Amino acid sequence: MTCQSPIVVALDYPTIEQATAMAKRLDPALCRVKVGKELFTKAGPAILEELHKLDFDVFLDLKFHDIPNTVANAVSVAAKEGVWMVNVHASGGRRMMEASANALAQIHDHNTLLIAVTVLTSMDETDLSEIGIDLSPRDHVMRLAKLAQSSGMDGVVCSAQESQMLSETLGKDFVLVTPGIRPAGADQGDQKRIMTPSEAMQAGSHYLVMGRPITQAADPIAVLTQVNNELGVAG
Ligand SMILES: O=c1ccn([C@@H]2O[C@H](COP(=O)(O)O)[C@@H](O)[C@H]2O)c(=O)[nH]1
Repeated sequence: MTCQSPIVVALDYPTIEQATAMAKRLDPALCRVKVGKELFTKAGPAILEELHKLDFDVFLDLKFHDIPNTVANAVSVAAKEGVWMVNVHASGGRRMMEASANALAQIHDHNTLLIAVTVLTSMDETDLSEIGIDLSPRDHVMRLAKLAQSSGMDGVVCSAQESQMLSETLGKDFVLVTPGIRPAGADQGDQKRIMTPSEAMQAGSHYLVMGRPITQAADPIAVLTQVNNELGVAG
């Protein structure tokens, strides 16, 4: 079954039981799911198996950033676990990304998307300046996204605020995965570069990552359904 929705629900939980309980309240026809550092650190690959058993496409969001050999091997292991999407940090550089893409290419019949993180959606210009990057988030995202594309990545993680610019410059097939999605009126939390689901899709995002607005809602499936309806996605 191919999920028609662009929504990827971030299962940011401290235990496999909590994450699985939330997944069971969702529906693989209505969303994909994301496993990040908190959950994977506790649960390990067992959570991938649980979510695959429930028929979900899984984005393994571990944002690998290390020497080329280490990252390439980690990406290869992730693909062999059957994840739908895996990511690395674009700031790890060309050789790291190329080694990862080459490692994936050697796996027969894999269909894992390899994505590079540009500038975290929790960061603004001040945060960049403090780590020695004197560029606006937009300019730094553009620079890293061009590097990611020419290094063989399928797409990038960015803010939806940069989606239109990236789609126009890098083409509509370059996959744009955008966290920092907030329905109108939702709590921004620690996110700095946000957009609503409809704005994000209009800007050219392919996938919308949503965590707390769904998982902390009293009725997560109702919020998910409402967003899908707004986007015109059939359930
Ligand atoms: O730039 C990035 C990269 C990854 N994330 C992850 O997405 C979710 C967002 O959760 P919310 O609760 O909707 O804020 C979370 O798992 C992050 O680790 C990101 O936010 N920004």
